[in-house]
Amino acid sequence: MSFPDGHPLITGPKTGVLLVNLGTPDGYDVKSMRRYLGEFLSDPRVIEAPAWLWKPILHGIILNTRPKKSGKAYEKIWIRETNESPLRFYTRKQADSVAERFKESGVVVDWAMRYGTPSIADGMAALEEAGCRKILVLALYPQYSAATTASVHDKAFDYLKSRRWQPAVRTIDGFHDHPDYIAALAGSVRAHLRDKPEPDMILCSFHGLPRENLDKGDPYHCFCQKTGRLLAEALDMGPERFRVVFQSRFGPKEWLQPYADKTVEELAKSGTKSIAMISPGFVADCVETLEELAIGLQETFHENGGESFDYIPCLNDQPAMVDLLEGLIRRELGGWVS
Ligand SMILES: C=CC1=C(C)c2cc3[nH]c(cc4nc(cc5[nH]c(cc1n2)c(C)c5CCC(=O)O)C(CCC(=O)O)=C4C)c(C)c3C=C
Ligand SMILES: [Fe+2]
Ligand SMILES: [Fe+2]
Repeated sequence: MSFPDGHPLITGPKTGVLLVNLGTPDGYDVKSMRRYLGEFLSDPRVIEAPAWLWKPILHGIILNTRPKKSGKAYEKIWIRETNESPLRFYTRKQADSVAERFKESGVVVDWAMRYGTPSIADGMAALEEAGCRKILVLALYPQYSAATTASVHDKAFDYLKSRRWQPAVRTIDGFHDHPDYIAALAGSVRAHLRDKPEPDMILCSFHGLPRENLDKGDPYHCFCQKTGRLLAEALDMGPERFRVVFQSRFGPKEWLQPYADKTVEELAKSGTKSIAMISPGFVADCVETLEELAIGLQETFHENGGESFDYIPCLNDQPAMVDLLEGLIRRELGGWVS
């Protein structure tokens, strides 16, 4: 087909999928950490305080102290071979595996990060350049929250604001109770604990959120509880052996309770000898799971008298995770792709 000179490019009507996770620094040096944390913590979906109050705290205190401290945490879990964080490593692997499943149907699959690189705008632009006129944005958070899922969607729609000829866009608001997700988690727990003595307690740890977000109507807390309940049922475990906790508190305010660190300490002090920890809110291992749980809380448990601590990895690029993503995408592309 030929167009008159200067005519905008008219591309083929393909369908694209953009997998998006939270984001991660490009390096664990202070400069990269500051850039990443600066972008992350300037998002009003993450910090809901008024800008006049928050900006001086962020630029005057947090960005002068946290980059160094958090950089040390990232350094412990950095993947040297590919020089990237685990979150980026596993997100790319997930996208590659999902792309393989859609090769036949011509669906283009790419990935992006809400903060840092590759950006959502670059990911959307790449899909458009590949000829996609229909795009599914899949935020990789099983439990919807405004701080995560809505923020991804905001950013995708910000990109659309810059487009004269916008593609059609769909989003997906979570999958906290999807049967394949629960089955994948249960399978992962069973596989990890096979051939090991049964732990006294399984702690199911979700990233926290300020308590006031729940009071304002954010459903995240309820979705975490539901995932926890369904997983406990799938494992046939009662509350005496399975508990939901919340990790990664940030700032001085109250966050969702019970806190993971306090619970681990109390369990160890009151005689629990073995625990296994799973973190179903993260579909890919990251600093919050590998450093905070697998290293930090393991130390807390042992320091307080616990004996055996087992960290169960995230679903990452396990086949069950790829199956789950493929199924979600096929469902959400209904009417777009046969
Ligand atoms: C899975 C859901 C997540 C929710 C909900 C969430 C809320 C939330 N997070 C912060 C502050 C920080 N989070 C940080 C890291 C981080 N957070 C998530 C996911 C959720 N956050 C992930 C997957 C990661 C890891 C990224 C990686 O590169 O591995 C960090 C950075 C690390 C650190 O400095 O501790 C901060 C800061 C807030 C304030 C918040 C809710 C309002
Ligand atoms: Fe976070
Ligand atoms: Fe953390």
